[in-house]
Amino acid sequence: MSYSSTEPKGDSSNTPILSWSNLNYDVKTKAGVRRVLHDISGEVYPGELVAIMGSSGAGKTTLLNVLSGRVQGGRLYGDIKFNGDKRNPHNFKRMVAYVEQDDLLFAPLTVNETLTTSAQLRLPDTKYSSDEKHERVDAVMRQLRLTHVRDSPIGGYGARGVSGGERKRVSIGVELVTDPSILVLDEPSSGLDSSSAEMVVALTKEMSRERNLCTLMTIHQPSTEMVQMFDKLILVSQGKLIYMGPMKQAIPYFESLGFPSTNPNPANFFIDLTTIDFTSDEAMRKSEQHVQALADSFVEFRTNGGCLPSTAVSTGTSASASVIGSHIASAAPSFAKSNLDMDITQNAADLVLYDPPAINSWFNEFWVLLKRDWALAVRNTSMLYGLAAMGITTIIFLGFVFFQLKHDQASVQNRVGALFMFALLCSYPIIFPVISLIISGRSVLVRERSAGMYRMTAYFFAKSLSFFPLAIIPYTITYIGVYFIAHFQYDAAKFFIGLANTYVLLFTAIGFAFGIAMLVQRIEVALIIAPVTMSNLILFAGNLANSHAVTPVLRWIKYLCMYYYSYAAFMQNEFGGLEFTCDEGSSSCYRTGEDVIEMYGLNAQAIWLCIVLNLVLGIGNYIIAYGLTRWLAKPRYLWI
Ligand SMILES: Nc1ncnc2c1ncn2[C@@H]1O[C@H](COP(=O)(O)OP(=O)(O)OP(=O)(O)O)[C@@H](O)[C@H]1O
Repeated sequence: MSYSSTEPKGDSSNTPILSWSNLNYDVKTKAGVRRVLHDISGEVYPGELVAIMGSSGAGKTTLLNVLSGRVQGGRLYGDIKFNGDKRNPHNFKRMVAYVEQDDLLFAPLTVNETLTTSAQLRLPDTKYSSDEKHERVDAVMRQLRLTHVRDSPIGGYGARGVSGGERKRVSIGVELVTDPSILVLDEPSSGLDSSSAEMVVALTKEMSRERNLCTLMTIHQPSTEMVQMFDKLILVSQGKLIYMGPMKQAIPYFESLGFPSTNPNPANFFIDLTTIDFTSDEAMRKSEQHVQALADSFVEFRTNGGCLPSTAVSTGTSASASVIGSHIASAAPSFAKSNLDMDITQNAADLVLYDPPAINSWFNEFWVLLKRDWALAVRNTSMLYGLAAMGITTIIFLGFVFFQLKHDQASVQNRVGALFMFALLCSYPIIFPVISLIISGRSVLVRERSAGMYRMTAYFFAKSLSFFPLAIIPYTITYIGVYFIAHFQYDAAKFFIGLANTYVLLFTAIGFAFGIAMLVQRIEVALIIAPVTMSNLILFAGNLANSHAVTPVLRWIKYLCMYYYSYAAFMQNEFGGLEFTCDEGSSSCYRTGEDVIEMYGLNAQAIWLCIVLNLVLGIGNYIIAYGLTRWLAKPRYLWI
């Protein structure tokens, strides 16, 4: 396979696409405030492929995140310009494509579906017809050599799918279906074998050239071949800038400082030169001094307009020094002394809640997301089998344990038990899969929100709606099976009221699941919180504890309990109008269904009111879940 390797179309005499000066970034740690970036300045141009290198903990990812507007806490100072002007969050975010280290994609979707969804959401309908969007996806697939796997699922998390390198290229493609000016990749080679990693770098270089796109990436231990692909190197250590300039000139620069390369792989040489030695206090002190000296040398070097600092030159020749100097000085014209002396406190970052203007109509976003969510739900075959198993076992056990209920006193207890169990089974088997589906898609939601791909209301309505067919189909079948096998009252009105009550309970339960998933965010914690909350709510349903007899301090909880309303409605519906036989000489006997309802304290609200109040409770659950989604899954970035 061959890749193009032309020179960048951009020219260093043009305005840099991105320039930054005096970036300082502080974070709070237990030991106090820690500075993780120190006075970093630099710039990049269209068409350039830039590597950010350094040892582990050097500050590569932090620098990348600061440049792309993605740090979420701490204090950030300095100045960043996009196309020579102050960045505006709205247009900058749309022009920067950020590919995260982890491939945050949906495993069941195919490569084509993943890219098409991105194109449909991110390309404006006013400018692109549906066919043009598909053509664009095809072009991206061709450029990223993905055409042969277009119909393969993404896979991952134990599911079979495309290879790691292909998955990484899909992550890049998701961002490139639009026309960004800057492509940012965090460790794109991590977890890939060397040839896949090389292909990713080669293809990003090719795209940078073709689209005049500036690509910045952090990279760990690239091979010698990969190092040679980069146009520019930004080398950091301990949050300080050690070198920024043409990759080809990095080795001569260090040689002229007195550090000849002893390693055949330049990347290893750069890392060895700048790694902090933690083996002893003395070794650490010395290596920190060494890194500080290198950082000082580079500051002096660029302040002098690219002349090597007198103190640092030990083995370099003046000829090589002047050559390097001219390259770096021309690549960094804004490294002026006045910039370095700027009062950094003048330019501190604001925390910006980023809500970009919408690209397409609400309905378009909703429809694309609904189709995707529906595909995700129906391809989750283990969940579908689980719900089918729930239906079959419920029909068998509830139907036949309470088989053909009669009108004796024993049938009272059986009806009470059957209805209570059915109310519980309408929630447990649907709440847990919904929680797991929402939490597993949360990282994709945050990624897509960071890119401003859609409105939150469109996401929320589509996601919520996608669960209903999954719940309604198996529960309708289960309800019919149990109803006729157990022989609840054969009355059309009662049958449909019970079915409506079931649907409302499912609606409320799904809203509850959505809220828990967004509040807790971690599956293992949600699987503790949800059953504990549900079990405690069940105490107020009116079956285990008499509804009138609950201690007054806690009695109000029943009004927030979906089980209370649905159970009261089921009980009134089934027992209303029934008459029971009493055994001869029995002292306690229910003669009518109304006696049973009164005994359980479930007659406070009429059936219709129970169903309406449960619906209102469900709407409340969705409103809370929506608020939590907006608030807790919202990326807030420090912005300068
Ligand atoms: N929010 C934060 N709170 C505390 N420390 C932080 C924070 N952000 C970054 N750091 C620290 O800053 C240093 C640089 O982190 P960063 O993730 O940028 O390093 P890196 O070069 O990308 O490392 P690696 O290659 O191991 O991912 C690390 O020591 C890290 O612990």
